[in-house]
Amino acid sequence: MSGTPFLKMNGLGNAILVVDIRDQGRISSETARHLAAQPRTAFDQAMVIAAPRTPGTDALVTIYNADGSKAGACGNGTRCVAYYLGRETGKSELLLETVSGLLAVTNADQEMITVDMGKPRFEWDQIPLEEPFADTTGIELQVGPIDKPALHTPSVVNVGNPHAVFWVHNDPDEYALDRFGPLLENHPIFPERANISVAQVLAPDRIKVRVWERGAGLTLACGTAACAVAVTAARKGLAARAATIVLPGGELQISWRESDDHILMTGPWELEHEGTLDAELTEEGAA
Ligand SMILES: N[C@H](CCC[C@H](N)C(=O)O)C(=O)O
Repeated sequence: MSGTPFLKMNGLGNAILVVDIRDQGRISSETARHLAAQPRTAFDQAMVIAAPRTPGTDALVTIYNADGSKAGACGNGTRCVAYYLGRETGKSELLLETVSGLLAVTNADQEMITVDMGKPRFEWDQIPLEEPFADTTGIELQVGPIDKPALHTPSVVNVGNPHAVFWVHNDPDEYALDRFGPLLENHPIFPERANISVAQVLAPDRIKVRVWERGAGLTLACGTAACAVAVTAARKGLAARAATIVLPGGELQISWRESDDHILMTGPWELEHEGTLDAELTEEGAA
């Protein structure tokens, strides 16, 4: 087969393009932006699979947002990569490497895949924030009128990428995230920008979330945001360490393991179509 293999997939409606460049091909930020704009390959995130760099790992994965920027982690995309490599190798356990570290996958051959997303980081300079905050369970930040802020005092965390979680009592659907999202994503307090969530605790083990993603905008689901919401809720005492996160595209199970502080994310994947990138990767295509 010639050309660079790709799979158009989604995780709970979060549009994922898996691209396999182990044999040939190369994806730059410009190419990623170009692919995101083509109907056949449109994505929120592209997961680019290269040959393993570290012994014992199965692949090196580079993650692009639709705007061509790189991301350190993508939960929904990781399950899609796991499906593809599990299908190829028949292995149910995989170890994937990203710029943010190693991700252990279990049940790669199943309909529900579990990814060990590693440990959350809560220090202000790990998020990162522009200035020191001792307490990152709620930082000084708000949008809306000063006397009645619509969204304020978010919890912040890095789960391989930066997240801010705004807690609300009303339905997250009532908030104009399309308007506030871009302002908050690009707020100077976040030198590397941030993914922005609005979260409503429905029960101690169930939280409803909408997400404005850094570099991609409103998406139907975001796996790392689900992790960010679950751990910050547990840290604030709003929820248990295991919770169902309800996103517009469906549900993810998140469990923050006590023994080693790791976050486990379990959810589905869906394959839409697959093929090879030919025209898309020619110089004209990528221009
Ligand atoms: N959709 C993703 C997150 C993509 C990362 C991203 N938007 C960023 O950190 O720049 C997920 O399922 O976790």
